[in-house]
Amino acid sequence: MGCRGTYVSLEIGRINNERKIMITVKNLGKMYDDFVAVSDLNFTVERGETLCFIGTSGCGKTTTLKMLNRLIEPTSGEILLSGENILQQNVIDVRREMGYVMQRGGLFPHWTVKRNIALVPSLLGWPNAKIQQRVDELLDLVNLDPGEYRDRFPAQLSGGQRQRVGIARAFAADPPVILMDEPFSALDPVTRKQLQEKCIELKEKFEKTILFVTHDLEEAFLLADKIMIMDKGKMEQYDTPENIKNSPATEFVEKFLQSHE
Ligand SMILES: Nc1ncnc2c1ncn2[C@@H]1O[C@H](COP(=O)(O)OP(=O)(O)OP(=O)(O)O)[C@@H](O)[C@H]1O
Repeated sequence: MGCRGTYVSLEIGRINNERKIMITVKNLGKMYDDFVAVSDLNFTVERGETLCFIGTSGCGKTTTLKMLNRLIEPTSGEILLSGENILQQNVIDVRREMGYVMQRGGLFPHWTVKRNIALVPSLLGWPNAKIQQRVDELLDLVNLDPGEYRDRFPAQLSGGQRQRVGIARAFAADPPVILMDEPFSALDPVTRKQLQEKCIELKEKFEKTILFVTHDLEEAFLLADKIMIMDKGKMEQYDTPENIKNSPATEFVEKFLQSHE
């Protein structure tokens, strides 16, 4: 292959690679007055990957997740979603691209299941019939019988059912990215396992890019394609579960793994 052929194939490789990258974070930081909550994060996430953030309490996991959909505004750095800088976009447009699952579901208590799930489609002005159809489809997807559950209020659901509704709500308008902040932490081990499996099933079926905060290393190893281990607002290691297990990058990571054995 001549020089030009090599150049063209390298260029095609670069473009294909860029297409695969869903999120690029550059020098991201958050300060509260003098306190550094998150400092100088740099990473990329490919389309369809699951990234788990894990680390000591207060290390900046939730702050990082919330900066990604601008629930918290960064003090420095850039966040690119499919190559576009989200800090220069309308916040509503950014949130439309990223479903968000909170701890304990985060459902509006005075809204029915149906209205909770329909939140984003309603904001987007979908016709009523399409919303009703989507709500039922999503309830089916998370294994809740629509006839039985769509008109209930969150207080009439178990913790696991509330989380299922929270997941359905995040998927409602079919966003490419789903952010999850310790979504299963308050659940019993059996329900937790069921929802972890559901999460894997949905991710594979719909090719979602998922960013996930957890305290549970076992959960991170189960769900993640990449794990970011953080301490005091900084990234200690960002790698595949395999590489983290076999080659801890820092003394902190080594101790962190040992403390979870
Ligand atoms: N509004 C705020 N003002 C000042 N400091 C804050 C604020 N929000 C968070 N912090 C601090 O920033 C740091 C990171 O918080 P963050 O919630 O991101 O931690 P985390 O890793 O998610 O912790 P946990 O695992 O305990 O939930 C903490 O030390 C926290 O006290």
